[in-house]
Amino acid sequence: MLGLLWLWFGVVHAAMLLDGGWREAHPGDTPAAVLQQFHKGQLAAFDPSLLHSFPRENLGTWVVLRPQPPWVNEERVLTIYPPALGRITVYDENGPISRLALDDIGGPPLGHGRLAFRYPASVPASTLILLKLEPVDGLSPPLSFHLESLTAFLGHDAHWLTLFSACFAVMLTMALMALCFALMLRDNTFFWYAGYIFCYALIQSIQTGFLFHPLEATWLAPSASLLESASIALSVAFAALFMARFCELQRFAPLLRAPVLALAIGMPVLVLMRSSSIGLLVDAAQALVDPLLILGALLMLLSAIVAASHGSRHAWFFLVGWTPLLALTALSTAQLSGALPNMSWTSDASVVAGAFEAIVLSIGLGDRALTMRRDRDMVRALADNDSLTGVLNRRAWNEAAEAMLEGSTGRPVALLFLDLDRFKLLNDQQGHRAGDRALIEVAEALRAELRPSDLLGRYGGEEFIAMLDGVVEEQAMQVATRLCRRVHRLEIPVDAELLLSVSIGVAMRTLSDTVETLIERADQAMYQAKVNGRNQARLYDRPRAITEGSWPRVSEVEE
Ligand SMILES: Nc1nc2c(ncn2[C@@H]2O[C@H](COP(=O)(O)OP(=O)(O)OP(=O)(O)O)[C@@H](O)[C@H]2O)c(=O)[nH]1
Repeated sequence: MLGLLWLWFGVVHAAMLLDGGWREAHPGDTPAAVLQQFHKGQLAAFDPSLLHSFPRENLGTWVVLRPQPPWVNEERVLTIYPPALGRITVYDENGPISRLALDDIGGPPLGHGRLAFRYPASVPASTLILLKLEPVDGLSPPLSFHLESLTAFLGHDAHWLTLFSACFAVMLTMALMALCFALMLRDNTFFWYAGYIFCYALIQSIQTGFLFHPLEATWLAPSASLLESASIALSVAFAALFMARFCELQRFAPLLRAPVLALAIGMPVLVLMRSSSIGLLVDAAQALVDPLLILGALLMLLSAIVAASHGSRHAWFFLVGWTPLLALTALSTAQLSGALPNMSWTSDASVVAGAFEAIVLSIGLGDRALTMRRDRDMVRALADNDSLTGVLNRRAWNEAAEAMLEGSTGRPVALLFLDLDRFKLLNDQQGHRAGDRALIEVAEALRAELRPSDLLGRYGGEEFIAMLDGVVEEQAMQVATRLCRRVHRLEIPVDAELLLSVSIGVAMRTLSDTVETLIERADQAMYQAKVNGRNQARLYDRPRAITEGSWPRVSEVEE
C-alpha cells in the first residue's frame, strides 16, 4: 500500500501541467483541422490530469493536449492511464506517428501499467499533442493523461514493475500453495480459492498489460478480450464456490447458500452465451453480465456478513480480505459514469488489493487447515481412546502393538498383562462409580510409571495391557514389579481390610510371535500370579515341559 502511495504521488508530482480538449471523430477529419478547432476553442475542454470518459463508439474521439509553461526542451514521455484494451493513435499535424496499445510491444519506452509515448528533445516542449482514441466495443474506462521527463518516467516505470511483480508473485504463490493444500487435504475449498486467485491475477495482468510485457505472452493478444471476460466470469464462479465453503454458509447462512451457488453456475453460462454465435444469446448475455456482477458481489458481501455475525470465524477473514477489493470495484464502476475523476489510482490499487486479499485469505485457509487437523485429531482421539480412562482402547492398542512389533525387529519386546485384583468386590462394596474412579486412578498411575514410548491400553473391564519396546526380561520384570507397588500404594480400599492391587503377567517376544500369541502367554502368566496369591508379577517361562503335558513353568520374581 505504501509502495502504491509512493508511486501515485511520484507520478502526480513529476507531471508537467497540461490542458486539453476533445471531440468525437467525424468522417473526413484531418489532424490539422482538429488542431485548428482546438486553437479556436471549439473542442470540449477537460482537465487531462483527471479521469475523463470519452465516447469510443462510431469513429472514436480526438483528444488534444496542450503543455503549459514553463517549457523545457528535453526528452519527455506522455502516459495514458489506466491502460485499457483498444488502440490510441498519436498524431502530429501531418498524420499518425505512432499507435499505442497495451498488447503491442513496439519499442521503448514500454509503459508498464500505462500507455506511453516518447517525444524527443527535438520536438519543442510547447508542441500540441494530438491523439485519436480508436473505437472499441463495449465500455471503456475513463482516462487521464500525464506528461513527464524521460528520467522521471523511467523511475516510476521501474518502481511500478517492482511493486506489481511482487503483487503478482504473491497472488500466484498463494494460488499454488492452495493447489498443493487442495491435493494434500483433498479439500475443494483450497481448489476453488486457487482458481479464484489465479483468475483474478490473470484479469489484472491483462488489464495492466503485465501479461504482454514483461511476461511477453503476445500470442494471447488476439484473444485477450475473450480471455478477460472468461476470467472475470470464472473468478466470480470460483469466488462464490470458495466463499460458500470457506464461510460455511450451509451452517451459518443456509438461506443464502443456494443463490451464491446459482451465481457460481450462472456466470460461466453467461460467458458461454456471449461467446456463442447466436445473436439473441449474445445480446442477452451482454445485457445481463454487468448487473449480475454487481448483484453477485453484493450477495457475497451479504452472505459473508450474515455468516460472520452468526459465528463463522472464517467469514471474518473473507470480509477483511475481500472488502477492499469490492470497494475498489465499486469505485471503478462509479468512475465509468464520470464520478470521482481525481481518484486516478483505482486501477493500480486493484492489483495491490488483490495481493492483500490473497495473503489474508491464505492466512484464513491456514487457519482452516489447522482447525480441520485439530478436528481430525479429536475424532481420532475419541475413536482410539478409552472414554473412561483415556488410555488406548483395545482396537487402537492392537493396531499400535502390531506396528510396534513390526518396527522392532532385532530388539527385545515385553508384554505386560495387568488384571486388577478383586475388583468385583470393590464394585459390590462401594458401587460402580467408585469402581470407575479406581480405574481412572489406576490408569493415571500406570501412565505415570511407564515411559511415553510404552504402549498402554485398556484391554477389557479391569484389565490393562502394556507393550514395552527395547526392554529385556529383567527390566520388564522390574517395571511390572514397580507397577504392582504403585497400584498398591494408591491405597484404594476394596473393602474394610483389603487395598486394591494388581496381578501382572509378563511375556517376552519370540521370533515367531504375533500380538495374539504374546498376549496369550502374558495372560497365562497373569493367571499364575493370581493363583499364587495376587499383587505380584510373574514371568511366562518358555514352555519346555508343555510337550510333556504339564503346565508351562512360571518363575516368580520377588515382589
Ligand atoms: N466400575 C466398573 N467396573 C467394571 C468395569 N468393567 C468391568 N468392571 C467390573 O470388573 C469386575 C471384574 O470382576 P472379575 O472378572 O470377577 O474379577 P475380580 O473381581 O477382579 O477378581 P480377580 O480378577 O480374580 O481378582 C466385574 O464386576 C465387572 O463388572 C468398568 O468400566 N467400571
